[in-house]
Amino acid sequence: QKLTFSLKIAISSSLSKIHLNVSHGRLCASSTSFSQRNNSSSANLKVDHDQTTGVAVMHMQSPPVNSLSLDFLTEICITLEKLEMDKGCRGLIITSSQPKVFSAGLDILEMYGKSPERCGEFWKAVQEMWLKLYGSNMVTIAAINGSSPAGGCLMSITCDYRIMADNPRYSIGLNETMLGIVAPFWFKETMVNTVGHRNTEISLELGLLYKPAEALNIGLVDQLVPEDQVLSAATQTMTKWLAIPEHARQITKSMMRKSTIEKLRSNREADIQNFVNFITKESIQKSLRMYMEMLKQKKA
Ligand SMILES: CC/C=C\C/C=C\CCCC/C=C/C(=O)SCCNC(=O)CCNC(=O)[C@H](O)C(C)(C)COP(=O)(O)OP(=O)(O)OC[C@H]1O[C@@H](n2cnc3c(N)ncnc32)[C@H](O)[C@@H]1OP(=O)(O)O
Repeated sequence: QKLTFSLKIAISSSLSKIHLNVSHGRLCASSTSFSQRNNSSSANLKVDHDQTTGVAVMHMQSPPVNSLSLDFLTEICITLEKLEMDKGCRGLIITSSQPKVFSAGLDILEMYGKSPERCGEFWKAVQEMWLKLYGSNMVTIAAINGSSPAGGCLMSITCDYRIMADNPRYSIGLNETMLGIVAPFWFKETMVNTVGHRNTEISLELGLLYKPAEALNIGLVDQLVPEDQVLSAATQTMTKWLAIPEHARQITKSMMRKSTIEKLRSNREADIQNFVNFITKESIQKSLRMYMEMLKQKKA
């Protein structure tokens, strides 16, 4: 049965509108814009799309810490799909509107005390976000204006380039082992592809979170700038990347990432089963509970 629905997105200019049509599971965007800037918002995301430069800035605004819940992941995936389909969008900058935090990573509450079915649905959304970002044809830049542990770090390293605020209060890394959980193979491979095998081995086994200067030193981020310049530096870098012949850049990106992406694509169901079996174990649930208590105590 043909599935067709239309979603109208309010845009700042009353003259502009975008229609998203989902037909046979594919999402297509058609734009009748008379303005050069499209601003769209959903519950926890604000997207500023400058049609002149072809660059969209996606601001995560899911209080308090942009943790990636099923709902938030779904919102992110819909937005990424829409931007990917929009020929007028060639570059994406991801940043945070929350103070001091880029993203706290996966929402721990989605992994604690939930049914296996719900855990499976959640993990599928995590996979989907990674597949969309790591396989994007757009130039993607993470403007990391706060801490970025675990899933927040994953999101950053799916991007083509990372610019972080030079603030020693912030940290970034795949710290899963500190929660008593294990980063799956595609988190690990994204990290290896970014900082190499040895750095990843040390980093994952010890669950390390790096201060900005340390992250720069191992190549986990590409550039540090003063906090108030993160977005402008990302915009400048984007201009350079967009000046490269597009087709050649896209093919090169695909060549570098294809084998990692294929490995997950062809094992999605098994990976979901692994996750569900692992996360619903009593011992793992206990580790997550203790970690959440530790987070609360840190506050008190
Ligand atoms: C064999 C293997 C097979 C299969 C795979 C199996 C395994 C699973 C792999 C799973 C991969 C997991 C990836 C993840 O991303 S796990 C999440 C890891 N995240 C963290 O460790 C970050 C924890 N948070 C913090 O460190 C701090 O909150 C942060 C981000 C530095 C901000 O600090 P601060 O500004 O001081 O804010 P608070 O700490 O006071 O936090 C405010 C509020 O938010 C709650 N919170 C924080 N982080 C999370 C989170 N990730 N999920 C849910 N909730 C979070 C925190 O508890 C506070 O809540 P409160 O109610 O007290 O206000």
